[in-house]
Amino acid sequence: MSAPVLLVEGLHKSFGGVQAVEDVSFALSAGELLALIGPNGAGKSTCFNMLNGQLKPDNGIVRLEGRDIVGLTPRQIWRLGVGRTFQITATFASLSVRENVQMALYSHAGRLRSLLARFGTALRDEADALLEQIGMLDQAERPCGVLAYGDLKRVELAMALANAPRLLLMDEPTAGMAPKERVALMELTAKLARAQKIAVLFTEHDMDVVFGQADRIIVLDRGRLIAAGLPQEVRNNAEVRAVYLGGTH
Ligand SMILES: Nc1ncnc2c1ncn2[C@@H]1O[C@H](COP(=O)(O)OP(=O)(O)OP(=O)(O)O)[C@@H](O)[C@H]1O
Repeated sequence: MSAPVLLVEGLHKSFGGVQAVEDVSFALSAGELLALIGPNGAGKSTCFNMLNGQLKPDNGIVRLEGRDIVGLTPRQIWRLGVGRTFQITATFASLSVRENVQMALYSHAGRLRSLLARFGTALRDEADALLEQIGMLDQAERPCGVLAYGDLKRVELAMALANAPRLLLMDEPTAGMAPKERVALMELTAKLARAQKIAVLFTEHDMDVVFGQADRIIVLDRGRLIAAGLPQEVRNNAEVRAVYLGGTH
């Protein structure tokens, strides 16, 4: 079996007296979609922020393709191939769909400084290739500010893919979307991630999205990992049902 893209072992983080994350361990392989779920305050965001360098763990190991990334800055971690999408979309409203993706490609290539001189044609073909993948090529010229929310989220996905990530961290990627759009966005993410062998870790409150799209699920409650497994195993787990799923799934 190939080495995991992401390996997390014994992760701990406390804030004052609050143990936000306690002894969390898991691994994630290339092309795999792993959902991190749990009730409000379970520690999901804290976990994410320790993986992307925004927070330093009190204890524990985080390895990206074998390399220890604890203590690196968010930018250094991004440079190593960890892409992110946000709960709030992070596109430039006044730029077109294509220009937003060109911007992300520029940033990845380290050429942002020469951007003003060359914007317009450079990396246009690469941007269009990404737009084609997300089904937005026909809207390439439109300003992002006029797009429907679901389309904006797809552009944001293309911008994350521009960094050629090995690992994509998606913190509530479908927040604010209509139920049908949510499933469509994660189906698209799953298709692209599997084809490009990108490991995806996502948090999500919509259980239709989680159980429909995740290959595996891990469940946090009050900072502790209480379950990990295939969707069916997690669905049938008595503790998970008691603290999170209730009678609905
Ligand atoms: N910067 C902070 N300072 C103090 N306490 C914090 C901080 N960040 C998180 N916490 C606490 O840590 C615990 C875990 O919070 P976290 O935001 O990681 O949960 P979550 O699972 O992401 O919740 P939600 O689903 O509501 O986003 C909570 O008790 C929270 O109040």
